[in-house]
Formats: sequence, structure tokens, C-alpha cells
Amino acid sequence: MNASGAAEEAFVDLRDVTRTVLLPDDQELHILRGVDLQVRIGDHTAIVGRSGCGKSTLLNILGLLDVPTSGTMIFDGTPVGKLRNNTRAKVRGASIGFIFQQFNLLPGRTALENVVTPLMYGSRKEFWGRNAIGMEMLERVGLGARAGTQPHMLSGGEQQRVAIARALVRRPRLILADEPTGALDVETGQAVMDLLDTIATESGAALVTITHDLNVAARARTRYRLDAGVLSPTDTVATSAALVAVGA
Ligand SMILES: Nc1ncnc2c1ncn2[C@@H]1O[C@H](COP(=O)(O)OP(=O)(O)OP(=O)(O)O)[C@@H](O)[C@H]1O
Repeated sequence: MNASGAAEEAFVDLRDVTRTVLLPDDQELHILRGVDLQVRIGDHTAIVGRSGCGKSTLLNILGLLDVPTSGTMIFDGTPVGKLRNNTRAKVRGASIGFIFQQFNLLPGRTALENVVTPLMYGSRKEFWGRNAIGMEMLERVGLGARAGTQPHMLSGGEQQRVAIARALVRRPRLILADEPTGALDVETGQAVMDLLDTIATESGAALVTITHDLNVAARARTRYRLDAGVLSPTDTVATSAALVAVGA
């Protein structure tokens, strides 16, 4: 609710979204079936599901990398179906930060060079101020002293912190994290999720984490399960209780 008592508009609003692809034998594969999802600024949403259930497909749609086959999607007040490809790419660069399981840092570039890469495509202010902005982000993730270090000299947790700094350097309103702890040990993964949660909250962004790790999902305030392309909210209390019961 906002100050006037009205329900706040979702930053991303998917209604009855489907994604269908045509296979070589002319059969249709229904990857997403009638997905309803509202993501609000300040939310931390987790989507869990087994391999092949459609998680990457949903992430690609949320990240404006792909479009629904049917249904409606509103992104920051604009119907996505009305956006041209190049406008979609611009909105993506300015409004969405991506974090991947394998960090996807550029080899042979320093931590700072990696972090400032998105600023090369930003406004003049972002472009010319990129080193100062990048350093500030690296300091926020606790790696100011490693600005000149290349990724292969950093630990997995440190590489993911650099990737977080890079994802957040243009102050995106939506952060999409795809198995962000998948390549990290449990303790490092928890520290990375703590950091991601804190920075997303401080930056006033929405965080959507796609994961098969129930420990990671348990941190989110809103949880969904994706099962064969069908998205359903999971019962928060029951899920938490179940997670505690299995020692997660
Ligand atoms: N363009 C495509 N053409 C044909 N099949 C596709 C296409 N995109 C996805 N699929 C199939 O749709 C299903 C869902 O794919 P998706 O990559 O979204 O799953 P996922 O939940 O992310 O899986 P994982 O966790 O293993 O990465 C899979 O069976 C995949 O092979």
C-alpha cells in the first residue's frame, strides 16, 4: 500500500503469460502456461523449480531478452508488446541487472574494468564518471582494494561480489539472479546472498532469484514454484516450516 492507501503498482506485471515454441516435428512445446506474476519494488521473490521446468525461459522474459507468446506483460508501466527490439534493449540496459551462476566476468580485465562495462552504454554522466562510480560499487561489495585484480586471481565468492557490483552499477530497478550461489560453497553462498539482499534493499530495487536451492529460496519474502511451466505461490509458513524440518 502507498500513502494514499492504494495498492502499489507492480514494477513487472505478468498476466496469463505463455511461451510456446514450435519443435522441428511441428509439435508445439508449451514451456510456460498461464503465468501470473507481480514483482514490486522492494520485493525479494524466489522462483524454485526442477531442471527443465521453464525457469530460464521465465527469466529471459522478465529480463526482456525474450517475449511472451501470449498474455500481457507490463514493465515499469509500459506494455512490453509495444516496445521495439532496440527500445527493449535500452530499457534492459538501464533497468535490469543480471547475476549468473558462473559470474560471467570478462577474463583479462580487472575487477574495476568489469564493473564499469555497463556504464560504457549509459548516459554521458555515467560514461565519463565510470571509474568513480565503479569504485564506489566495488567498495560497497567490500572489494575496493581488489579493483586492479583480474577475475582468475579472485575466489568464487569474490568473483560473484564483482558480478553483483557490475549488475548494480547502473542502479537497476530490477535485479535478476539466476542460481547466484550455484557455484559457491554454502557459507560463501550465504554471505553473497546477504550482500545481494542488503544492496537490493538499499538501492530500492526488486530482486528476483531463480534457484533450486531451498536455503536461498527461504530468504525471499515471496516464493513461487514453477512446475512444468505452471507458476504457483508456495505457502510461506508451510514452506518455512518444511525447510526448518529438513534442517535447511
Ligand atoms: N527455443 C527452444 N526450443 C525448443 N525447446 C526449448 C527452447 N527453449 C527451451 N526449451 C525446452 O523447454 C524446457 C524448459 O527450458 P528452460 O531452459 O526454461 O528450463 P530450466 O527450468 O531453466 O532448466 P535448467 O534448470 O535445467 O536450466 C526444456 O525442456 C527445454 O529443453
